[in-house]
Amino acid sequence: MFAPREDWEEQKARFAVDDRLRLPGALPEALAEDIHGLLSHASFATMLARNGQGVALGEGDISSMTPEQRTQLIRDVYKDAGHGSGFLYDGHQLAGSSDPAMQGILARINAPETLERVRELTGITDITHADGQATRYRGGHFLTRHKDDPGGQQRRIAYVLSLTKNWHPDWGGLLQFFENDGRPRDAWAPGWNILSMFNVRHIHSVTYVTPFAGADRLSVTGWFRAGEPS
Ligand SMILES: O=C(O)CCC(=O)C(=O)O
Ligand SMILES: [Fe+2]
Repeated sequence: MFAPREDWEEQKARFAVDDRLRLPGALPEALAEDIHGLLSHASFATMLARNGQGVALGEGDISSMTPEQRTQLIRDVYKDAGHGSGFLYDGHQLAGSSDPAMQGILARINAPETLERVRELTGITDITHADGQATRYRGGHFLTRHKDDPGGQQRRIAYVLSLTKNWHPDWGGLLQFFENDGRPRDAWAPGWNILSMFNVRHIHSVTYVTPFAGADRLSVTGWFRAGEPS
């Protein structure tokens, strides 16, 4: 999956500093364009947290709601988010997608040479596979501060393949990192063909995408994991 490059040793050293790496020019340009094309035309469900529960709502689910139900839904999402736990974005799970081309993206990420490169880069030798979903953040979308290490899933490295052209940082949607005590650290803006990878111990969020965002924030995101695919 990766574009050929000469600087893998340097990237490995950069990852080792803080178990994080932002890799520009990650994919061959034509592949990045292909995946971008798929994401631009894909169908998405609305992923949200309501009363502490993750929910995926299809287009039909939302259009069959009354305006009052929709208002209540957003109120519920904001209630959780206001307490520091919530999300709202468009997602499309790649595994089991009804679109074989979307499944094909996951197959590329799971190509043996890609996984070998990630093991080499991160020094995490027990990575066996990756899961993945396409995500689209539009105005009003967000993902509050969290860590990606629920028990039992053997997640090792979180990845975000950012496929967003001409993003203005004022539009939000920043991948924001935090100290363990909640103080904000640095933030990585969406960009074109950039693969962000970080150890799941890092606390992070996706900041609120402003109503005046002039583009969709498109990514393929998931985790490199150990163990058997589930
Ligand atoms: O889209 C991103 O930048 C990060 C997504 C994320 O943190 C997650 O899905 O857990
Ligand atoms: Fe995350």
